[in-house]
Amino acid sequence: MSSEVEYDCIVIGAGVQGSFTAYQLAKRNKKTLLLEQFVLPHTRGSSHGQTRIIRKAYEQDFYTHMMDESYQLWSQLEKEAGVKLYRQTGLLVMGPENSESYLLYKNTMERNNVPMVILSPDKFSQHIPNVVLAEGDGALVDINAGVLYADRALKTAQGQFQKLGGVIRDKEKVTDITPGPVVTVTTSAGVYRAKSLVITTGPWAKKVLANIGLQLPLEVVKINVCYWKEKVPGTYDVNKRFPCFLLTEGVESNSHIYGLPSNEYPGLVKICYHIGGPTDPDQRDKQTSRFDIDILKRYIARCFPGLIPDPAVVESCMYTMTPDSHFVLDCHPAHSNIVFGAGFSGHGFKFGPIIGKLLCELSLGEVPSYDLSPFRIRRFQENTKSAL
Ligand SMILES: Cc1cc2nc3c(=O)[nH]c(=O)nc-3n(C[C@H](O)[C@H](O)[C@H](O)COP(=O)(O)OP(=O)(O)OC[C@H]3O[C@@H](n4cnc5c(N)ncnc54)[C@H](O)[C@@H]3O)c2cc1C
Ligand SMILES: O=C(O)[C@@H]1CCCC=N1
Repeated sequence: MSSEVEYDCIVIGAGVQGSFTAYQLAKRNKKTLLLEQFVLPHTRGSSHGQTRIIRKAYEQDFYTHMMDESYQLWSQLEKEAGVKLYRQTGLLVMGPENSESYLLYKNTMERNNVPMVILSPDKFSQHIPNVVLAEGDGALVDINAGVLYADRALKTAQGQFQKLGGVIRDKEKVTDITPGPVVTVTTSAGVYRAKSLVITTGPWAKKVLANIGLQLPLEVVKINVCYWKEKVPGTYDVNKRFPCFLLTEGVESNSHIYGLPSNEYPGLVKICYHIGGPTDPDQRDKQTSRFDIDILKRYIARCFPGLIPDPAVVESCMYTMTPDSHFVLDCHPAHSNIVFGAGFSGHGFKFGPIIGKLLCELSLGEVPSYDLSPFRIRRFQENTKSAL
């Protein structure tokens, strides 16, 4: 089946980044088609699940700056759609007080006037009685951080896109892309044409981009999404104002761990390890490594006395990592009307609205609202083999 319609833009991949890009394009009155390989909603990529952390606490200024506008766009979407997508909980940042990583968080927040509280060990045990602060660790709270309702956010962005006249076609896997002034996209069910193309295929980005001559150093890992049972229900509950938390980089057994208060599954707290085992996105369930769960068990036994240190629920999700953990946002070097957002390295959800705006700007040939140099593919050039 061949389609007669020529779109202004086709977006491939209806995860958080593709859905927000499509929504931004439709807001700009661009005739837009959003293609998704699976029936929506699905749980096979990176954007599913009930919750994600939103925060301004970062090691780098550029993320903290982008989050200013991202918070505004989240709030705008809540108002437009009449739904609640964000709940303020605060984010507790813990790490060795004099370590490079902890100080980077603290200094970035201070420099950018991010509202925060520093907790001395005494204050810590007073305010967060059910967590043990490791010896020598500092603790601070990013006050406006919180939880985003992820599944609801995705549904809302897609719904608003459709209300603006956007077209979503799910269960249509893109099998071929022919670049040109008008790009031709072939799927399992049809052929479509557009003036520009945005590729936001998450864990499948490496494969899809290879088809248009780009070899990017992206690695897909499977994350075990673990939920831990409270010994006394309510101890770490969102309604009791328990915050999200993250451990900054440090020694293995006490870093790369993050968590969210008990919320989506009453009595269960989501605590995960930020490093996973490599996987092919089409073979995710064959990756059965549990090294992360052993690390988490030891940490929880040591620092969360109110939790049973054995996961009650384990779900699956995937990260697409870049070597420096920074995103990839760029145009194809030989075809400026093909743009892509990839490699969100396990921290891209909170930026959804701003990534959507940036990819929309790139696809329209506009100067992007932020300096994209940390995200351009030329940073990989020494290690990147391009067929171009
Ligand atoms: C366990 C976990 C916890 C996280 N926690 C946080 C957090 O607290 N805060 C935060 O900000 N971020 C967090 N993240 C990261 C965030 O969720 C991701 O960065 C984000 O979801 C990536 O979105 P995406 O749109 O790039 O990818 P995806 O959501 O995977 O979307 C890509 C889509 O493209 C589709 N697709 C692929 N190939 C094709 C094709 N050929 N044809 C058609 N469609 C195709 C896929 O099916 C998929 O739907 C977390 C991620 C995980 C896994
Ligand atoms: O992006 C986030 O905030 C979370 C927590 C830290 C590790 C990754 N995702």
